[in-house]
Amino acid sequence: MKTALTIAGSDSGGGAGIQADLKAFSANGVYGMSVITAVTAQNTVEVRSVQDIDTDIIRDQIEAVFDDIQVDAVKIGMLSKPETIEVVIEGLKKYKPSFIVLDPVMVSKGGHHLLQPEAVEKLKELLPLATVITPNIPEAEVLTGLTITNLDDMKKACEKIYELGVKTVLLKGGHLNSEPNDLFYDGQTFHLIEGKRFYTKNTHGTGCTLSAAIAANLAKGMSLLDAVQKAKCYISVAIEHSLDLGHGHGPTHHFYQLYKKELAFNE
Ligand SMILES: Nc1ncnc2c1ncn2[C@@H]1O[C@H](COP(=O)(O)OP(=O)(O)O)[C@@H](O)[C@H]1O
Ligand SMILES: Cc1ncc(COP(=O)(O)O)c(N)n1
Repeated sequence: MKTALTIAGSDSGGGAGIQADLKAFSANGVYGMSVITAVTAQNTVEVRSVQDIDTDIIRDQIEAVFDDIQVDAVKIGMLSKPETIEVVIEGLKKYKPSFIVLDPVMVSKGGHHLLQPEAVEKLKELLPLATVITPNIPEAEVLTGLTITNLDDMKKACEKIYELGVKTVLLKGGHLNSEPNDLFYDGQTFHLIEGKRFYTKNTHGTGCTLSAAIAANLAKGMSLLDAVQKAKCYISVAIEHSLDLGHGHGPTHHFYQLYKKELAFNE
């Protein structure tokens, strides 16, 4: 069986972070593993508190997994602070996984900083190691200093993020008022990954889910563009059937039966 590793924060509410990633890995037919960078006390409404995991334990988790088990793809989410980013960079340089999907998580839907603002410069050092980076609109604005309100702006932002040394960019359009179309850029060609908006408040963990599904698809051997397109299909169905749990933004629905007609699980 193919495998995927998530390096991210834990969400006690189960909708985002490590929990969303492991659910998305399972639903997409790969064996999931985790390196926990931070523990958040979180639900659908708010992040109440965060404890960063000691960097020694993060290093140990990375080494324990890679020293023993084949890792076919890595997904990176919440990294919290510069020291955490540094230890993750060290681990990735040591073990050189074939595919790295970097979701540059910065702020929760409720407005809590999941990446210290002063860690953004350090995060940029991670970019050249990534196969693909998947910022949302606010994250792309932080990375580029641009204001993004339409497709033209998205193109400019993709180009600017590409110039930071990343191999490919998937800029997610979910935060714009238009249809949730994402833009994929490989330094030469733009591909519009079209979506249809579902009018629901239950969008907790959408970015985590999308990036984890991309990692799962890469682990299964899909080409990058195919992996992105199939993951977009997955997140769309997961949002369409999202769960009205809790009092805030409910989670996406990771349910194998919903996708099996649309996605290949044979690997
Ligand atoms: N209401 C929605 N209906 C359909 N797709 C959506 C909706 N909101 C976001 N998406 C899609 O979900 C994925 C995650 O995007 P986004 O919510 O922008 O990320 P993040 O969780 O990082 O803020 C993207 O493919 C985006 O286009
Ligand atoms: C631990 C953790 N990681 C990531 C997110 C971002 O969630 P979203 O995918 O909704 O932007 C989160 N809220 N909590």
